[in-house]
Amino acid sequence: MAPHNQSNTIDFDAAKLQRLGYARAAQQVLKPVSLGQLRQQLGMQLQTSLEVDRILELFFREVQRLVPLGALSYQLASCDLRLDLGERANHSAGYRLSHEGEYLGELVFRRNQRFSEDELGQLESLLASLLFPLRNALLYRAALQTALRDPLTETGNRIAMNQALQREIDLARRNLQPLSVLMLDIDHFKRINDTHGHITGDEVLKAVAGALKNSLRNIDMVFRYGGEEFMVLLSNTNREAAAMVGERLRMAILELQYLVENRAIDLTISIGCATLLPGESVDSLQRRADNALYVSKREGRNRLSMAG
Ligand SMILES: Nc1nc2c(ncn2[C@@H]2O[C@H](COP(=O)(O)OP(=O)(O)OP(=O)(O)O)[C@@H](O)[C@H]2O)c(=O)[nH]1
Repeated sequence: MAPHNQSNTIDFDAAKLQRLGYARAAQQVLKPVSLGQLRQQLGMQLQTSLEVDRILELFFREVQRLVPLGALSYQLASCDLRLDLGERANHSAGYRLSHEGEYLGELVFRRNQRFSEDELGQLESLLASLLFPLRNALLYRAALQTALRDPLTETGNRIAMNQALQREIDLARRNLQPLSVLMLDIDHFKRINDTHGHITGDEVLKAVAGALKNSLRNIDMVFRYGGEEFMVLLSNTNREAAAMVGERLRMAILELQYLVENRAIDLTISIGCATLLPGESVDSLQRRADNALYVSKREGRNRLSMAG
């Protein structure tokens, strides 16, 4: 059966449904008690969380008390957000959500039976309850990201690093998995600043961070914890694998062709690698990686050293 797809725009600015042709149907089928009650309940329930995932899960679950659904998907590409709940199905009704000109994402309901006009009206009415909770959650997410990200290199900042380290150590212990960290420092970075200026220095930092991210798995985390110092957190990675990753990163920076006035700048990094020991604290793990980094610097730079 060919999928039946409907795509619509819900503009919450008007505080009412904009989906022409269905707005009236929505009013006609309004079952004041059940739809009204559900809207009221949703209004309260959706305010109980500031997590986009949680809000959409609640919405998906509660909406089905009135309209059976197979799946709900939500996407906001600009925030790298994508959530798929339920199973894929043949029929879909999609909505582009916006408020005061602000795009809030694309939401698609799916199931194997066609949606009736009445049901679409009900869904649209219920979508209105999602507006403010979703918008607040997106704002909260953006605020959190700002607080935890280094704006220059788009990597995690020191606060994010400390939180992630503690979380990953706890997880590694619980799941009996290895965990390794790499401390990286750009060699002779002061020279780059002094020779080419601070702005070029900033661009080099961005290029190095980009090259590091491109050489890692999605789940590996990169943090900028100092001026030209980065930390890479490698979950479920033992000492040997971490050494291989470190070497790969070192080579990636060595091969990075960063041009200033058509001439490539020599770029290298020194690395210290440490793997979590049983019962070890965050501070101790960091200290051992830092000491290993110091060894790399002392022994001539552009190298990787393993913590003892
Ligand atoms: N452009 C730029 N420079 C920065 C930033 N943060 C720190 N720096 C510079 O990074 C340089 C770090 O210099 P040093 O600590 O002496 O280290 P280095 O020159 O890299 O030498 P080694 O680490 O020993 O190889 C200093 O000149 C800082 O001013 C930044 O955000 N942007």
